[in-house]
Amino acid sequence: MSEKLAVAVLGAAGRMGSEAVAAVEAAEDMELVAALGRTDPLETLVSAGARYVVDLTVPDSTEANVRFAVEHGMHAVVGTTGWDAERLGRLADLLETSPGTGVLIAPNFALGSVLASAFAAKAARYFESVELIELHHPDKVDAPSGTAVRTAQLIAAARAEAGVAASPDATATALDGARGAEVDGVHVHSVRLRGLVAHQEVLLGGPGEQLTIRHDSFDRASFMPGVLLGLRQVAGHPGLTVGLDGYLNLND
Ligand SMILES: NC(=O)C1=CN([C@@H]2O[C@H](COP(=O)(O)OP(=O)(O)OC[C@H]3O[C@@H](n4cnc5c(N)ncnc54)[C@H](OP(=O)(O)O)[C@@H]3O)[C@@H](O)[C@H]2O)C=CC1
Ligand SMILES: O=C(O)C1=N[C@H](C(=O)O)C[C@H](O)C1
Repeated sequence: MSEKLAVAVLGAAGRMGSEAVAAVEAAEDMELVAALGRTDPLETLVSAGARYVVDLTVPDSTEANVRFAVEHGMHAVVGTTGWDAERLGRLADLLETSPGTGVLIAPNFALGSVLASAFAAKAARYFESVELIELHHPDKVDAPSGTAVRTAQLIAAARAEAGVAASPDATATALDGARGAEVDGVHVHSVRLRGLVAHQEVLLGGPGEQLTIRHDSFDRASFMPGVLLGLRQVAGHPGLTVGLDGYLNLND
């Protein structure tokens, strides 16, 4: 067997991080060399010999973590939310100074979710109206979810390319938030409810019909095949990749 991937997990005590630690430990082709929390120094990544970093922390920490990894030639697989266009731009610039290094920013690691977003983008040009509902556990700190933002962006880009008009909406008066957040012109509604994990519905409406594309993560185990896939492929994709779909041949 070839050399094992030396992997460090950041955010290791968190809901996702603890799952990732277990998944990496169980993977025969990987070795967990570090599992860090908020108070652990990033220099530990270097002394532990990490070549791959999984970031599952918080939006406030993730950019500094990933910059440190790239500056030290480590590949990074990132599930943390908060990567807006400005942050992505800075990261792309940094990666130009480290041409052999790969970073995957994956708003969602669940393969079903990635497929659902791709299907929604494909369908979006054929329907007059489209809105999103994302539903998560109430301990989530950001809204809308990173997955919803990404899905809305993909939908908006597909509709723009096809020349589809904005979804009709006659709302003339509304309470603040009643129509949700707008991401690239797509309305996104966020539900936070005890008992939920991570769920999303894309509602597509046309005269007399509706198509609903729904994905449910009932357990964080759903994210782990994508985390491992990302780790196995990130070195083969130098530079910045946004979305696990970048590693899947969805058009085959
Ligand atoms: N891409 C995907 O498929 C998925 C992405 N996510 C995203 O992953 C992120 C984590 O989610 P979740 O696990 O639920 O959140 P948690 O709050 O459970 O975990 C985050 C962990 O990161 C730790 N942390 C904070 N800052 C640092 C730091 N600088 N270095 C190391 N560890 C740090 C926190 O420690 P402390 O508690 O001490 O602050 C906490 O243990 C979120 O952005 C979430 O949206 C979640 C699920 C799936
Ligand atoms: O915080 C979560 O739980 C999740 N975060 C990611 C997001 O914001 O899209 C992925 C998944 O939805 C779970």
